[in-house]
Amino acid sequence: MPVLKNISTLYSCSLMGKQADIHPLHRAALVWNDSRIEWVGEESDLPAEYSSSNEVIDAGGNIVIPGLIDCHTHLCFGGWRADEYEKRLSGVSYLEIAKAGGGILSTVKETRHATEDELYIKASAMLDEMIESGVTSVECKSGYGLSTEEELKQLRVYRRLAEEKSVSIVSTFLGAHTIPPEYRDDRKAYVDLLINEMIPAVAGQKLAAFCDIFVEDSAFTIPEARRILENAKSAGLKLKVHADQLTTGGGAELAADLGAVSADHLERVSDKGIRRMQEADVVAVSLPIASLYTWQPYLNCRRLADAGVAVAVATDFNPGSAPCYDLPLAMMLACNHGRLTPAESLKGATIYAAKAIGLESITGSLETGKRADFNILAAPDINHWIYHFKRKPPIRTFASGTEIKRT
Ligand SMILES: N=CN[C@@H](CCC(=O)O)C(=O)O
Ligand SMILES: [Zn+2]
Repeated sequence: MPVLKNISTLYSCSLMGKQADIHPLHRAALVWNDSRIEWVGEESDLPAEYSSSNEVIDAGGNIVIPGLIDCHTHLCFGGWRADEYEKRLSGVSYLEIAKAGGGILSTVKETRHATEDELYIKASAMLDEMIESGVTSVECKSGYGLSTEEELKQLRVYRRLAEEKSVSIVSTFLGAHTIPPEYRDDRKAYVDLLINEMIPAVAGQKLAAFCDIFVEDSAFTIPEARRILENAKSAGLKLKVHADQLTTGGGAELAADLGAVSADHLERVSDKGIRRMQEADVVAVSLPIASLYTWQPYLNCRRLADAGVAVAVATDFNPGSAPCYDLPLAMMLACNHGRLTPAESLKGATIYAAKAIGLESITGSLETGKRADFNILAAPDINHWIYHFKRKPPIRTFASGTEIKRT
């Protein structure tokens, strides 16, 4: 049985306690059997049966954290949108570009043109780069197909990634990302298509665990979202909402009403929305890289954490508002702009991120019975790791007990 020794501090990050409680264990050891954690504690307490193991790994006096979890990405898409980046830099807003038929719709065009194999090759290469920064689980949304067959095509790419990669993939159906051009003059017909054809197909083929929706001026209204999400829930999908990103639209309240697992973005969430999320135990997913690229206000994570809402941190990787999959960068921005502490940000990218994608009983913390997903980091402590921000991939990364990366 492998035994990891000589860990200066292991942050176990259990779900217990507040956002700031990451449960550090000093001079720790970690034992795992196959893919599961068998024992974790102070090295001086290591039971004799493990200390005689002939598979001892030396952590070199470094720190150990759970595998990072990117709980909000739009990983599979055709093309890029660097031209829009330039337009936004010259003063045209994200919403103006979207209303003029660019934005999400320009990626829809490119994604429809791409073959499933082309999409797979591109997404697979980007996923490999995400793994470089210590990520061991990734949530992946569709939403650039916007027809039954094109949405299924994206979700099949994720199924193939789940089968072929060493990290976990959780898929989310986001057919309700925006109204496709062919339904511009008949929104109701697209909502009907989502309900009568797309959701049953996705749920029937078990291609997604979650259904998400973009509630926004340029996308779906609250009544449309309620209808779509209620149907998705009846079909057995768990729920997520892109809420209150560009305008205060009641998305957080809707997420709470419907028992959604998470509400994401929330830059313009109301006090009532925060209260309702706390009461309904909805995870808030903070996406500061989207604010960095769109010059929208950052989510004040502090406000939510102080109100007792679990705040997860993710990249929102997509070709428009967040063309960057650097989760440690998102963690640093959640501190510098969202006012989380480094410990809180770590909890946001581990166990709370796991909770945001329904994996909290499987991964996200280093506890007996959990999957052995972890990183060895060269830093004196987690505070220093986030504060001294630089490209610093983990020394070693393990997913399900197997080493997947070593620098
Ligand atoms: N807000 C909606 N969806 C994405 C943006 C997608 C895109 O611009 O292509 C987001 O989470 O930011
Ligand atoms: Zn998103």
